[in-house]
Amino acid sequence: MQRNSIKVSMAVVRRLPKYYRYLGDLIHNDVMRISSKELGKLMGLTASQIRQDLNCFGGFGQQGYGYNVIELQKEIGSILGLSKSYNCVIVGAGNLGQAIANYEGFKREGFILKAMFDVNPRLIGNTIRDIKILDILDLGEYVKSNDIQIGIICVPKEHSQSVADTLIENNVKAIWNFAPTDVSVPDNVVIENVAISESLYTLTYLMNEDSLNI
Ligand SMILES: NC(=O)c1ccc[n+]([C@@H]2O[C@H](COP(=O)([O-])OP(=O)(O)OC[C@H]3O[C@@H](n4cnc5c(N)ncnc54)[C@H](O)[C@@H]3O)[C@@H](O)[C@H]2O)c1
Repeated sequence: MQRNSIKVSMAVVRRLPKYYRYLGDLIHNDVMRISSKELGKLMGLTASQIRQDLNCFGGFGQQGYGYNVIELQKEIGSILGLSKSYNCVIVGAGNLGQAIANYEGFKREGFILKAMFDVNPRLIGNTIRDIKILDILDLGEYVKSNDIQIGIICVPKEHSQSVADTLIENNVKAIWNFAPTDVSVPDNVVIENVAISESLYTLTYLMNEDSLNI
């Protein structure tokens, strides 16, 4: 595979995880080869959109033969950085932090949760599965000395920026932020703000769209 030198648009980047998931389902169902037309039908995209997207990375199919599903999923996984593993911490060991820690799938996918952090003395010292909840005061030192690459923020929004700042000061380069506020980060740090409520509000808009007078 030869990647094109132009910067890939965020719209394409945002579709890659979806390709990865659909191809995984096809593998699960023993489908070995698929045309861009068939894949497009499954994913709600046009065949030409699929070819355009994959061409950003040099293209993978052979005209007339379609895509080798296993190879394509492997390549997309590698483009997504899923062939590596990542050390992570969760900050905020409340409802959401614990739910994420309890999801075993992340470990299988290479996201290694090393520790959780909280301010609540009743939580500090507990474990969620085998993950220890540590004192927030130890966050900076811990991430610096344990090669933590991803910080997962699950604290109330008032505290998310200060948590992010501590992570960044101690060399964390990627933040997955669940607090409902946009956290600012310097250019050398990447962030994904996960707006669960916004997705829910989109759903309610769609439910009520017909009754809008616009
Ligand atoms: N639970 C959900 O389904 C959900 C959905 C969408 C968004 N969120 C957002 O995720 C965040 C967490 O939600 P939750 O439901 O888990 O809340 P929660 O109150 O159950 O947990 C928050 C935890 O953060 C800890 N905390 C507070 N300040 C801290 C700090 N400075 N450093 C370290 N820990 C600190 C608290 O002690 C608590 O244990 C919130 O910002 C919330 O708005 C949650």
